[in-house]
Amino acid sequence: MQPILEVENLDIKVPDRTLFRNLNFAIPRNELTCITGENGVGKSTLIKHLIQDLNRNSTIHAQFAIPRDKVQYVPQLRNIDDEYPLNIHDFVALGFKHRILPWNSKAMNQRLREILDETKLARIQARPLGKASGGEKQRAYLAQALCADPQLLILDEATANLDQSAKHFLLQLLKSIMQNHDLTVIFITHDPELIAAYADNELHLENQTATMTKMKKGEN
Ligand SMILES: Nc1ncnc2c1ncn2[C@@H]1O[C@H](COP(=O)(O)OP(=O)(O)OP(=O)(O)O)[C@@H](O)[C@H]1O
Repeated sequence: MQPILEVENLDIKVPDRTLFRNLNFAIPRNELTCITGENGVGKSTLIKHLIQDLNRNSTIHAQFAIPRDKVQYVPQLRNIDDEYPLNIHDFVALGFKHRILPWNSKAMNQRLREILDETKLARIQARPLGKASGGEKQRAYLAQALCADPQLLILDEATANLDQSAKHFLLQLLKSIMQNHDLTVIFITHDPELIAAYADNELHLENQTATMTKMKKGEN
């Protein structure tokens, strides 16, 4: 199967240094690839660079096998405070980008119900997002991204502030959603336990370059 993303001979510079030189890697379709590397190596910058290129349609060094609107990025931090006014249901529904009417269509409501079920949010959908736990918030961000029907989902440190059980719950959900849909996941993480348990591949960034390792079968 053709990779969902192929990167060839890519250099990335920030004002005072070169982060990557001659990067080459391919992200396999319908698999979960973890991007790892020390703090500051350039994990988030690499992803932002690839998405910017895709937005500008200037993907000389990065070939995506899917259109821009099939890529969703879930960022690391969001300032959702206690008083955030939307409930989980309404927050997730904001993910429907192409609505023509100001209200949700029947088909959208049906899809929304499925997504809330898949992300185990159905029971708590009326809860204000500001009052939700870290794990519930993270599932709401995931659910909102799923409304766009992505084929590539990029999660930046989605489990960074979660406890053990919430981390595993989120990754198990992701894996089961991947099995039921045509979905590829890139997951930036520092967590070796999650990589060993759930990753199909690890893309390790070090010394301005990237090394791809296929994880052993049977570890997932
Ligand atoms: N626009 C910019 N101007 C200057 N420096 C930048 C810019 N963007 C990124 N950097 C620097 O590039 C390096 C890589 O940052 P990045 O956030 O991509 O690292 P990371 O691997 O995701 O780190 P972490 O694991 O801590 O999140 C950092 O040293 C950062 O300060």
